[in-house]
Amino acid sequence: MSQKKVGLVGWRGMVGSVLMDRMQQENDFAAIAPTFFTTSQTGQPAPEVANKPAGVLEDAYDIAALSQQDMIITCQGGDYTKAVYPQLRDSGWQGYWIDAASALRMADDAVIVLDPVNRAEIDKGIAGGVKTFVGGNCTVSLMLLALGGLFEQDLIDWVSPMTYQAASGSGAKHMRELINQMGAVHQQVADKLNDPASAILDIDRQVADFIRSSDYPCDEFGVPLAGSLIPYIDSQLPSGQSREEYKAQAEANKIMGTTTAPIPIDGICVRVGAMRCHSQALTIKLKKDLPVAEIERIVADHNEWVKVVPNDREATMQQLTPAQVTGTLSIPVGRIRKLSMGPEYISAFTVGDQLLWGAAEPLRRVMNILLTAG
Ligand SMILES: NC(=O)C1=CN([C@@H]2O[C@H](COP(=O)(O)OP(=O)(O)OC[C@H]3O[C@@H](n4cnc5c(N)ncnc54)[C@H](OP(=O)(O)O)[C@@H]3O)[C@@H](O)[C@H]2O)C=CC1
Ligand SMILES: N[C@@H](CC(=O)OP(=O)(O)O)C(=O)O
Repeated sequence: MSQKKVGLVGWRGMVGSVLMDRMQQENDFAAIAPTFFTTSQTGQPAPEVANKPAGVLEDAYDIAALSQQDMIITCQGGDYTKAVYPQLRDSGWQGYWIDAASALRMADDAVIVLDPVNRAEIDKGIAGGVKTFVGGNCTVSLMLLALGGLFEQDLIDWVSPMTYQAASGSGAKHMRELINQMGAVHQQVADKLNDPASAILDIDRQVADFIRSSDYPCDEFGVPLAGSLIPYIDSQLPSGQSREEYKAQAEANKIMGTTTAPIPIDGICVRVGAMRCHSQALTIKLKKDLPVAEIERIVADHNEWVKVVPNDREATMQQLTPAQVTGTLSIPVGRIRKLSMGPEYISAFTVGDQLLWGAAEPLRRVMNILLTAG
């Protein structure tokens, strides 16, 4: 039987590169006939994968070339999706479209994919003829993987996630800028730092002056991140929420198939100086009073990536940090304890790599699900 033709768009960007790495690690390319597309390098050599003839890059705006594909996976971004997807569907193309961008997520004919949480929704979509599968927002996917057991058993009344989101969520240039900011701050006071006799308040004043000055490099973020934080992510909405905050409830309930009686999920999203792991402090109101040990068991049993970290200082400091989780598929959840508001109120803290489970991993997994669905 001939292999399915899969077109890859956006494969050399940051999300796309993480996707390519994972597909190579898992030998996904052995099962498909890939074609690589580009918006800027048509005709240049395509990457060689799984010892297949590489060929050349095709034009990602060529509707006829895209139409040859059984499936298209794009990490190119929302502008590309908005420009190409309607033309491709209008041309009569019936293939599967798998997308990292948010543009189509809330469309009625699209399923948001996170198969450890919503395999049943994905299967229902495939059986019902859905052809468009979109990865969820990173904070939403990471929260659902962390709390999947509690959601699955309908134990959650509401959740308030307060996020600590990494620079990578804004893109590659922002990650570079964060590092430049760190270096620039250090450079300002390097001499004084090397002098044990220098006064810390002098150092602090000099750092603060620099962070507020026009010499501080912040063209991408617009305001300082290193040495500061930014309590607003994405655009402003009339509700008072940022768009990132709006996505929590809207996308999570769509993913779980609970839109008719949505679970309230709302909090404040904050950009911090981490590189590529998003963290979230969660306040959860349970529907009933459960012992912490049982909550931990339910959380831990949900999927193979979630890992309960005991609410213990040393374990938390060693295991529940972006530094520890970065570059892995692990979803640690810790700081689970009862809050003083009452026995149904619990806290939790979770960390996840926003480029892996937050972006690339759900895409390659749904590709494989669709390949086996025929
Ligand atoms: N960053 C994130 O956290 C997340 C992003 N997404 C979605 O994915 C989209 C893409 O994000 P991201 O991967 O961060 O975007 P990038 O800016 O890293 O890549 C986007 C495209 O830029 C082009 N490009 C131009 N110059 C270069 C270069 N020097 N190196 C690599 N690529 C280059 C490539 O297209 P070409 O080869 O055609 O020139 C590439 O596919 C976003 O717009 C968003 O919709 C989704 C979830 C998370
Ligand atoms: N907005 C996310 C990253 C992202 O790309 O989200 P979305 O896929 O929902 O646009 C962040 O800044 O951390």
